[in-house]
Amino acid sequence: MTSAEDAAPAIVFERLSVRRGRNEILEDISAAVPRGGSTVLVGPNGAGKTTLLLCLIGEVPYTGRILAEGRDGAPWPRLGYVPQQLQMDGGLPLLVSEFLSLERQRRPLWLGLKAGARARARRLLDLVRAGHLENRRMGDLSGGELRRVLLAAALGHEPELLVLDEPEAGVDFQGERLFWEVLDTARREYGFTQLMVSHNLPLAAHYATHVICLNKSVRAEGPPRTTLTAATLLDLFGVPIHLYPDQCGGADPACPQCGAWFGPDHPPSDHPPAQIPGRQPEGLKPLPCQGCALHMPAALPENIVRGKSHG
Ligand SMILES: Nc1ncnc2c1ncn2[C@@H]1O[C@H](COP(=O)(O)OP(=O)(O)OP(=O)(O)O)[C@@H](O)[C@H]1O
Repeated sequence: MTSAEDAAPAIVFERLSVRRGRNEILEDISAAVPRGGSTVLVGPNGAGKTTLLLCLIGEVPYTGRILAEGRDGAPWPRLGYVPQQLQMDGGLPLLVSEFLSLERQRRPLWLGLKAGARARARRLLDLVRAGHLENRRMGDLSGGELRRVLLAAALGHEPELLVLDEPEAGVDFQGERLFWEVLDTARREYGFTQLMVSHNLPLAAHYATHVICLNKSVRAEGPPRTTLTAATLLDLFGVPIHLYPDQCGGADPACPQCGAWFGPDHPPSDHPPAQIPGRQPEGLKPLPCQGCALHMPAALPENIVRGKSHG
């Protein structure tokens, strides 16, 4: 068990169901979101992940209960929300710093931002390593830049619970990796609880402290290493996915995902032996890891971490 697993729950879903007409979207969901942890919600398209988040933020009616701290009457955590999409008029003449100050600015924006508001916006942008975006127009931002700004806006609420719906979708791999890194650093620094939907299984395996596997009902829940197993992922997605090479065995003959043991006909002879822990099934040869959660490089290059990758 990780320390996040040991933590008291920030949120508990208790026998939650959602029905739209004849369509049962979520069935009898019981799951916990550990306080201070990074919980990632994974599952195929249409599994009900967004719907569960919308229940949590009060946008979709449900039966069952959602309990703060897992008990009746506990105070509801201050919420930050990063949506899956934000429809924005590309021609809107609104600067990033102004967008981040909208809620607090009482005087008209055309009079300019007060020094305090500008400093706050800069602080928030620095937090998501996007200080260089301060004077850019919202409508000019790339998808990855916009998502960083939305994260800055959510962090501006000083959330106790930060809810994110595929915030890194459509961002290139480096940008996505950076997004998770920024989020992880902010969570550790400010101690909020994070609940995020993501389709990036290797990054979820790398950064999550807790995982909920969802496909209408909860299929598995727990720390990523014991939850994102090949068997669970096969059940969820209908295809074999191996995130942890040492969990692949002779029963899983071909795993291009992590370079697990291949059948005798498959491995090209010029591959060097793999550094994969675990037992090598008799008659099968190892292949090197081709990029799994465990083999992800530990650090991002400095220029990317500092937010210079987008010019
Ligand atoms: N307002 C609605 N009325 C009827 N059905 C809906 C409504 N909203 C969502 N659904 C259905 O509920 C199911 C779950 O949708 P949801 O958006 O929660 O899935 P998801 O897991 O977030 O999917 P994705 O990974 O594609 O974003 C889908 O089949 C969807 O069509």
